[in-house]
Amino acid sequence: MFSLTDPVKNMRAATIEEEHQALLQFLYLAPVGLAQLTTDGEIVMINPLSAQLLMPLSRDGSLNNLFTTLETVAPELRHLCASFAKPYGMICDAARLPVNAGVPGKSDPQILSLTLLKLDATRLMAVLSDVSVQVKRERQLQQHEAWFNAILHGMTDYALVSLNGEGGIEQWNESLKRVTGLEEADVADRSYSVFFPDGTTTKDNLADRLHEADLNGWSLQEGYCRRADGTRFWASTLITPLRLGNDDAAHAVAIRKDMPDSHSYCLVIRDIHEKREASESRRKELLCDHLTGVANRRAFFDAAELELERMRRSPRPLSLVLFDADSFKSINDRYGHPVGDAVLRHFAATLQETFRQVDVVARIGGEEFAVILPSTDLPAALAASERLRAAVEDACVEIDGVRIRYTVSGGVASMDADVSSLDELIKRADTALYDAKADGRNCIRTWKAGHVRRLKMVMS
Ligand SMILES: Nc1nc2c(ncn2[C@@H]2O[C@H](COP(=O)(O)OP(=O)(O)OP(=O)(O)O)[C@@H](O)[C@H]2O)c(=O)[nH]1
Repeated sequence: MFSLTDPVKNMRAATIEEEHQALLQFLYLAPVGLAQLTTDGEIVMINPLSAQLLMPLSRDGSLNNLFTTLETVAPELRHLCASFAKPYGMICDAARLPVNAGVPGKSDPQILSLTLLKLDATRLMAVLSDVSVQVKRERQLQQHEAWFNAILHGMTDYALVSLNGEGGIEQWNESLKRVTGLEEADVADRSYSVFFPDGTTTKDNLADRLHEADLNGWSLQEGYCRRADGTRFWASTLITPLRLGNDDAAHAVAIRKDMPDSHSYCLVIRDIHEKREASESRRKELLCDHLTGVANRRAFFDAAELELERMRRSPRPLSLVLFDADSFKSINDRYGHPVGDAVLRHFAATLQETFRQVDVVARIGGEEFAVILPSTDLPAALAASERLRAAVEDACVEIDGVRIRYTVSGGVASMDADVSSLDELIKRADTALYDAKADGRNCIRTWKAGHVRRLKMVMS
């Protein structure tokens, strides 16, 4: 009521009126359902969202009393309020009320959340919201967790490891110890390289597998894995990216726009030495040279193309060395073909001993071998090739009581911006090998611009 005589009173009354209007507007627009009640549940004031949420529960289409409206889903509510002795406070906090059970395959159950506050001796405030989506998500998470736990602990032959985006080990199941013998202290916060014997992986090579898992959905390899005691076993290792489901991804993006992408992987290690024995002969037949046991031409070209592809995707050095036994014809002529074969086997074994396991040693011609050296630049490839040459020179091969010494020559080339294909890289290494032969044999030469020479059997 405005007073004609007291302007201060008038101003205060206007302010109160404005605040009242603002409060009503807030109640009207609030993104949660709000209702003011008497302690008997009579609804004194209700905002539109509350009315919308409660209407499906009303039997006669009216919303006069909250306790009556919620009788079917929360029959204890009236008693709960009546027995709340404190002068004010929270009567119930986010109680979940099942509005309807949904239709399997058609609609989800609808769940309301109700918080009831006692404001004073005569007034209650109800806060209502629809939490159906949140409840659904929670249930999905629980199901996923149960499913994951069943896999994690039920599969005793499979070591399961979760990796972060850089290949760091984050979690593992109990089977890891059974399969590898490795304990927490051996793996926690380490790179997943700990699962492989020394020399069988490089930093690039480990990153490649993660990239390939992203590109193809998985990366599967068979090869040696390492046990805690240093012994090795033949295993299959499967890496798959762990992706959030579409709904979850959208949700995660919506709430965590500021966070970097939390990329992770699952690594599954399985001891398959028995399977390996069964498939070994077939694998050898397809990919190994029958005389020396190293990779054959087909395996060489496959491996070289793969390395080139990896290098193009994520640039890093790559070298190739071609080796050729010197004057091998004279060994054959002097000691006979079988002795020549034994020398070739010795040559192959020395190559495998000298180079790393990530390097691919292949026999690509009669007495000619190739080695692919991933993540290796020209000086490092030259140094390794020189070690090989010296090892052969120093060795004395004894075959059927005959002691034979022999030497080898090598040509080294590395990928650079001017080399666009595997053929060109091979041509360069072959030119360098020719230089080594021309320089008197038993030496290693690197490719130099301007040298052009033979295109022997490697290209055929
Ligand atoms: N024992 C044996 N000899 C082989 C095999 N494949 C190729 N050869 C021989 O290797 C010899 C290669 O001779 P050349 O190409 O003339 O070369 P080289 O005598 O090694 O002379 P440089 O390469 O110039 O040092 C030939 O006598 C082939 O018969 C094989 O599988 N076993």
